[in-house]
Amino acid sequence: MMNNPPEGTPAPAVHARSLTVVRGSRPVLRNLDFDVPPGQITGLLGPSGCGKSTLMRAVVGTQAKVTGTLDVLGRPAGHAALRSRIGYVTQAPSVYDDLTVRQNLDYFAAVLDPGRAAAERRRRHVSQALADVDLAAHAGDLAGRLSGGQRSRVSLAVALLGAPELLVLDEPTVGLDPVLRRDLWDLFHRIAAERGTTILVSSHVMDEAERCHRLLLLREGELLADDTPEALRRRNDTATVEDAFLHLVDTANALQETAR
Ligand SMILES: Nc1ncnc2c1ncn2[C@@H]1O[C@H](COP(=O)(O)OP(=O)(O)OP(=O)(O)O)[C@@H](O)[C@H]1O
Repeated sequence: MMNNPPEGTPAPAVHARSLTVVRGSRPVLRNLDFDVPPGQITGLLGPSGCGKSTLMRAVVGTQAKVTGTLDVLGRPAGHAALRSRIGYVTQAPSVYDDLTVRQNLDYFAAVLDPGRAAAERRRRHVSQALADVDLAAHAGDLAGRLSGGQRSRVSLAVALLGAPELLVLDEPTVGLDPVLRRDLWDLFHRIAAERGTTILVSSHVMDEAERCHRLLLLREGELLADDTPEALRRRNDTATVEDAFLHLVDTANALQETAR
C-alpha cells in the first residue's frame, strides 16, 4: 500500500520502493526507489540496455517478474482500473497501415469507449487527438503512406484518446528530425501544463534531458540520480546534464573498482 504523503504534497503519480525486475534469469532493474510527481514531465534517461523500456512496461503493467512496491495513480501497477487512465506509446508505432489516420483513431476509440451512445464523445475525442498532434490535415491519408514522424504522431494520438492522466512514452522522438523533435517536446509541455497530465518519457538523447522537469538517470538497472536537470548540473558542477551523467558514471565506476 502507498504511504500517505506529508500534508500539502500531492500524491505521486508513480511510487516505487525496492522495485526489482528479473528478465531471463538476470535482474535488469535492481531495488529502485523513486516517485514521479504528478503533472510534470519526468525523463527516464540512460544508455541502451539500462532498463528504460522494462521500467515503463512495469509501470503500465505489462512486465512479468516485478517485485517490490509499484503504485501507479494510487493503485498497484497493472490494476484493471488503470487501463483507461494511462496512455502508452511503445517504441514501434502501433498503427494499421491499411487504415487512414482517422480510421485508426476511430478503431482505438471504439475499443476504449464502445457503444452507440458514446459515438458523439468518440468523435470529439478523435478530433481533439488529431488536432493535438497536428495531423488534422492528414486525417484521410493511409497510415502506411505517412512518414516515420507522422506515424509516431498517430501512435501518440492513439495514446491521447480519452485524456489519460499518465502518459508513458518510450523513446517517442527516435529517428525524428530536430524540428519534429522540438514540436513534440512543445506538445508534451502543453499537455502537462494545460491538462495536468503526468508524462514519463524515455530517451537516450541527453539534450532532451534538459527539457524535462525531473530526471531519473539509469545505468545497468540502477538509479544513478533522481533530480531536476538544474540540480544535477549544479551538484556535479557541469554545464550540461550529459556531463553530469558522465561524471556520475565515472564516480560509480571508480567506486566499483575500489570495492573489488
Ligand atoms: N526477453 C528478455 N529476456 C532477457 N533479458 C532481456 C529481455 N529483454 C530485454 N532484456 C535485457 O534487459 C535489459 C534491459 O532492457 P530494456 O529494453 O529495458 O533496455 P532499454 O534501456 O530500454 O534499452 P534501449 O534504449 O536500447 O531500448 C537489457 O540488458 C536486455 O538485454
